Amino acid sequence: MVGEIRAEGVAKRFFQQDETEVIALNGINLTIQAGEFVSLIGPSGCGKSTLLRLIAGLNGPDAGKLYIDGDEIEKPSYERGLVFQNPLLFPWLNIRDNVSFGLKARKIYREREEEVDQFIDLVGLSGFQKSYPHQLSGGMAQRASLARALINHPKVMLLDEPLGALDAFTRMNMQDELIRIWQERKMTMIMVTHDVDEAIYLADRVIVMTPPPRKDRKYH
Ligand SMILES: Nc1ncnc2c1ncn2[C@@H]1O[C@H](COP(=O)(O)OP(=O)(O)OP(=O)(O)O)[C@@H](O)[C@H]1O
Repeated sequence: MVGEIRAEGVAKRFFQQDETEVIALNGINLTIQAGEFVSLIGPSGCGKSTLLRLIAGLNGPDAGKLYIDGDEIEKPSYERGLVFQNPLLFPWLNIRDNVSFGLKARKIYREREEEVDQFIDLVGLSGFQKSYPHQLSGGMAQRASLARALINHPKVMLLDEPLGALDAFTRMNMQDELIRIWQERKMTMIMVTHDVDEAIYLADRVIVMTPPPRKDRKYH
């Protein structure tokens, strides 16, 4: 199985507009096994999204290194699918075109065209291929963004509060969908959530992050 994530001494800081330094991550060491479902929880501002963005390759660390299957993460890749709290669908494209977008961008749509409907089916959106994002409920739109990431056969799915904006009933359904997809596709799942029950219900392992000390300006 592939999709092992390793962080070695990862640090990240930001500067606010008043030039105050914020240490978002301070020397994170972490291994997430291939195929593991891990939840990241912790107080607001402790660096959960920052860590996810570093694994995604959207930002680089200021110190330390991140690896996927032993290769250093240097930029975003389709092998690391990203889903945010608010589904980022193209409003001018229907669901089928949104889901197939990655394949077209990578010029592999022809070989993999039949998979588009399979993935739409996998997330329970059969029959909505021709619908536009504004015609879908929040839960359905989130399913569509899951399909859009999954169609790239990611080794790792990075989920940043993906169910945070959904009502309790839809959220419970989607939790079970996530487990089903994870079991079926056998990939690594790393999910940020504020909901401790959700973290425990979904994950093999819950990682609790604590904020780096604010007064400690020493940076390493
Ligand atoms: N682009 C940025 N510019 C400046 N500061 C940032 C930036 N991104 C994150 N930070 C700061 O880094 C710290 C960690 O932010 P991050 O979003 O990773 O936390 P989080 O644990 O995901 O929080 P939440 O649970 O509220 O989403 C926060 O203090 C935040 O203000």
